[in-house]
Amino acid sequence: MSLLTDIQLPAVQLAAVSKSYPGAAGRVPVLREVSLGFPQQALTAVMGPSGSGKTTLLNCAAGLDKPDSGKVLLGDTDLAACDERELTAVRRGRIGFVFQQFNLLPMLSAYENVALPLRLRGGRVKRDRVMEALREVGLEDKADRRPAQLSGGQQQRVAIARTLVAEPEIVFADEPTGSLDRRSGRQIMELLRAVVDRGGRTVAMVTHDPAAAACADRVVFLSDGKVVGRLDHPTADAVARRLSLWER
Ligand SMILES: Nc1ncnc2c1ncn2[C@@H]1O[C@H](COP(=O)(O)OP(=O)(O)OP(=O)(O)O)[C@@H](O)[C@H]1O
Repeated sequence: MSLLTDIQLPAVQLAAVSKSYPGAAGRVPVLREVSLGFPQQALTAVMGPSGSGKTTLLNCAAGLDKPDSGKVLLGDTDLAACDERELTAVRRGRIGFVFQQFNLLPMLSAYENVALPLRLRGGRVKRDRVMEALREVGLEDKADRRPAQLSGGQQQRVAIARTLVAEPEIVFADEPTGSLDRRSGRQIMELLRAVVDRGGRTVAMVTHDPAAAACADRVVFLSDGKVVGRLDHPTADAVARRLSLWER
């Protein structure tokens, strides 16, 4: 496990981030002045009850959604202040995103799916680089398969390779094990752990699963749009105990 200290620089830092959505009786606050850092070369899990704002938090941190106020610093770039063109460049070059439903293009092979971010950036796609990303997730022998010819766990591995190929500063994952059986889910968590420990990368993920959260270096608990707790070097039991406090 990577070493967490309070002085470790964050890959992404949120400062007083607020976000609301329109509701029947005016705007409904979803994030309330959230301040939080995702430390470099660490795996951070975000947990909390359904509707507490976890996905909204991840989307704001990844530049997929815009806060109403506050800052989202990726290095010294404030994503909250970027226009759409700048955000597109940041999302293509500096941030990776892994979704619960994998979001692979069904007509493309695993190789072509992984090559896509490099193609979108323009320039020549280096075959070695794509194969290296597939090797990192243990799928170099499945490069020619389409998503439908792969298991759910293998599809999620391809999705992770697709983020790694672009060498992002941080990988965000929203419920990466949420559509998988227990065994495949465990393998995906082992892979995300290796992405941090062997690859020296940074991962931030949302999960409902205490076993998945126990693979993280740090768990941040969200309730009603606010950070209400933090657990470093968590165990599944300690996470489940904390969650039960807020779900009573
Ligand atoms: N685009 C949107 N428009 C209106 N309301 C939204 C929108 N996105 C999210 N919300 C609302 O914001 C609140 C927080 O949603 P969010 O998806 O961030 O929660 P969550 O903690 O990830 O929930 P879950 O665990 O169920 O996925 C919910 O009440 C949701 O209905």
